[in-house]
This record gives sequence, C-alpha cells and structure tokens, in this order.
Amino acid sequence: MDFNAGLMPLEAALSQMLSHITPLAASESVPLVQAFGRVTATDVVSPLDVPGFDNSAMDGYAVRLADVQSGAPLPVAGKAFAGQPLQGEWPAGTCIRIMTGAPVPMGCDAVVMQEETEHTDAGVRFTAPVKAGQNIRYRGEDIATGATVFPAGTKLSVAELPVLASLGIPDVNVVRKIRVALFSTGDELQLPGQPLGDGQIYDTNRLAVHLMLEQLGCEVINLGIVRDDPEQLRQTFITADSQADVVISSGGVSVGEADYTKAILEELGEISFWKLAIKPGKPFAFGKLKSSWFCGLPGNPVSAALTFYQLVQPLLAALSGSNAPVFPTRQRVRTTTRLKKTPGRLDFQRGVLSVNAKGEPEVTTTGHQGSHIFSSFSQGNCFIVLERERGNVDAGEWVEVEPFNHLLGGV
Ligand SMILES: Nc1nc2c(c(=O)[nH]1)N[C@H]1C(S)=C(S)[C@@H](COP(=O)(O)OP(=O)(O)OC[C@H]3O[C@@H](n4cnc5c(N)ncnc54)[C@H](O)[C@@H]3O)O[C@H]1N2
Ligand code: MOO
Ligand SMILES: [Mg+2]
Repeated sequence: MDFNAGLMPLEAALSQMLSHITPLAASESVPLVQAFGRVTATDVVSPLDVPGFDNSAMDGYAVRLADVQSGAPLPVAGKAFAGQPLQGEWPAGTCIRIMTGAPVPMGCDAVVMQEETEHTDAGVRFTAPVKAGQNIRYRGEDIATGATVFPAGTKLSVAELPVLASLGIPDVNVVRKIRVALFSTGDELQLPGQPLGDGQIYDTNRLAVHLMLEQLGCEVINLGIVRDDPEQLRQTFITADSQADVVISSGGVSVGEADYTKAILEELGEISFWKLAIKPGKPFAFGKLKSSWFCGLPGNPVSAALTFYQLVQPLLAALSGSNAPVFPTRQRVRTTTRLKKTPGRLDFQRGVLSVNAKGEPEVTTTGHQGSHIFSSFSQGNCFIVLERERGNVDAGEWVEVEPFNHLLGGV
C-alpha cells in the first residue's frame, strides 16, 4: 500500500494557503529605529532631492572650465566647507578652495582634487586635464523630490532605513505587527529547569517557534504547554483565536490516540489541508478558526521547525504584505556523501554547504536525518532538497541545496 499517494505536494499547499491571505489592513507610524524588520504599509515618497545641492566629492579646488583652459595658475578667492558655503564673490580667473561635502559655488564646472594641483606664487596650477562635472555630486542624482523611494511592501532593514533618515523622515508607516499565539501540546512535555518524570521530555518546539516568530517581528502570545486533554485543548484554541491573527500549535496532529489537535480544529474551524508530501513534516494542518488562521505543526522537533520555516514563514510574510523573497536562492551542487532517501515525499535533509579545494561548492550530510535530531540544524547550514520521486543518492551526484536564512542562523 502506498501511504504517500494522497499527500499534498508542498507547492500546492503553499499556493492554496497563500491564495487565502491578504495583508493585514492596519498600519501604524513608528520612529525609524523601531521600524527595523517591519514592512511599509504605503509607498514612501521623497520630500527632498538627495543630494540636496550640488556639492564636492573631494577636497580640492572648485573651478570654471574656461579659467582652467588658459593654463595659467588661478589665485584662491575664497573657501567652502561642508556646512559653511562660500561667502562673497567668486571673480573670473580665480578658484575656490573646497572641502568634501561643501556646496559648489555658483558657476563652478568642476572640482579638482588637491593631489592634481601645485601651488605657485601666482596661485594654484592644475597638473591633470580637467573634465566638465568632475568630482561634483549633483542635486537629486540619487533621489528626486516626489520619487517613490520604497513601495508599499518593502521590508525595512539597514539597507533602507538610513535612506529614510537621509531624507529627513523621522517616522515610517508600517503594517502592524502580526499577533501570533503559540502553544505546545503533550502529556510528556516538561519545562527546562524542572525534573523529568517517567517518559517525559523537555519542550523544544515552543522555544524554536517563539524565536523564529521574534526574528520575523511578530508579537508572540506564548500560551505554554497544553496537556493531551481535549477540553483543555479546546479552551486553549478558543482563547488563542480570540487574541491572535495566527494560532500555532505543535504536536497531536497525527493519528495516535492522544492526537486531538486535528479533531478539535475541525470542530472549531475549517481545515484547508492536512497531510503533506514532505519529509519531515507530513502531518501539518492549516485552516481557519473563527477569526484567525491556524497552523498545526507536527510534534517531532525537526518536523515542527521545518514546517514553520517552509510554510508558516511565507504565510506570515504574506500577512505582513512583504514583497521580499523569503528563502535564499537554491543551487545545484554535488554531494560528497551518499544520501538515504525513500521515494514518495519531498525531503528536506540537513547538510553542510562548503567549497572544496578545487573551489567548487559541495554539500555533505549532517548524518542521521531522524525528525527528532534537532542538532542537525546547528550542524548544518542548508537544506538538501531531494525530489519527491527520487530514491537513494550516491556520492558525487548532483543535488539541490537551499542555504538556511537568518531564522536558522544562515548568513
Ligand atoms: N501511524 C502513524 N504514526 C505517525 C505518522 C503517521 O503518518 N502514521 N506520522 C509520523 C510523523 S511523520 C510525525 S512528524 C509525527 C507527528 O506527530 P504529532 O504531530 O501527532 O505529535 P505527537 O504525537 O504529539 O509527538 C510526536 C513526537 O514529537 C515529540 N514532541 C511533541 N511535542 C514536542 C515538543 N514540544 N518538544 C519536543 N518534542 C516534542 C513527542 O514526544 C513525540 O516523540 O507522528 C508520527 N506518527
Ligand atoms: O514528517 Mo514526520 O515529520 O517525518 O517526522
Ligand atoms: Mg502523535
């Protein structure tokens, strides 16, 4: 019997999920320093030209081309500093001592860097040919007044926020933070710091998901550990639904006798899809509660983190309205080691991507790929993505790899 026959491919699950999602409508204006990682809710339009005035790119001398072309040394008629423009007249047949960032004086055609000049009794002599416009940074050449600097949907990082500062913009309108309620389920779960009872294990998933949510700039409502008790689970889902835009649970989503998550989700809401053709992470439930979206992550820690990463992360990006790519570009490299693979599901194995002595990229497995081996994330730096129908892979074969993004410590 083929247990994998009815499983939904990842791409189909993702597109079904994203087809439901529209970005959160609410936005707020926040100071730039608090806008890191947030997404613009509206286009940002420039109130200024940048640069705001023609200015010098070098320490040197501002000249008129006609004066330089005579070849005669030019006396210095004045000085211009950044923040202190030239005062007074600039007579024909003279030059102006100018510093980097100073406004160029009216009529200036070029700035000559001081290394290309000599001082003579008659004034400054120019030792290299002078071209029109050299070393002048022109008003508006970076950004013009009224231009769209960043469209709505731009994720704001160190690449964007200083641009807004350079435009004198103190606050930016961003999509409000996504509220995500989170809990783990399982009678076996214990908090780190507490002694373990018979058959108990420590709760790994809640911290993994909490940290990834924080990195994504979400407001996290951490509801703790919920026992494998249908009534407690029902109440927790109802509370979570009333507080959050997205509800994330881990565990109890498979077919065991203490796996109540799916049944309760069906009772309180509507499941859009359940079993996926990916490994790990087959039992993953997505759907709608009364007012929030829910994602039921599988209990196995690698499966929980992987499904969060591959499915919930794009969902949250779509809700935030972000138009930034979520995952680094995949690349094809050779595997140095044999990879065990059963046909039927798309595998996300963990590997170490490196460059060999010949300068070629290659990947090596992190070893045991069980869905309980969470340390494979810290040992690896990429997913080795193996096609659904592929079987075992021999050393030397080509495989596709996807470097971890920042959520898993990637660069
Ligand atoms: N008969 C079948 N059994 C299972 C199937 C299946 O298709 N048929 N799928 C397997 C796969 S694949 C996965 S993944 C798991 C998913 O199980 P659940 O989502 O129901 O999760 P649990 O049963 O509650 O736990 C599974 C496993 O993970 C440990 N766990 C749970 N929560 C945490 C946590 N917060 N931190 C650390 N570890 C956790 C739990 O102790 C179990 O060992 O089902 C398979 N079974
Ligand atoms: O999908 Mo399960 O997540 O293989 O362990
Ligand atoms: Mg189970």
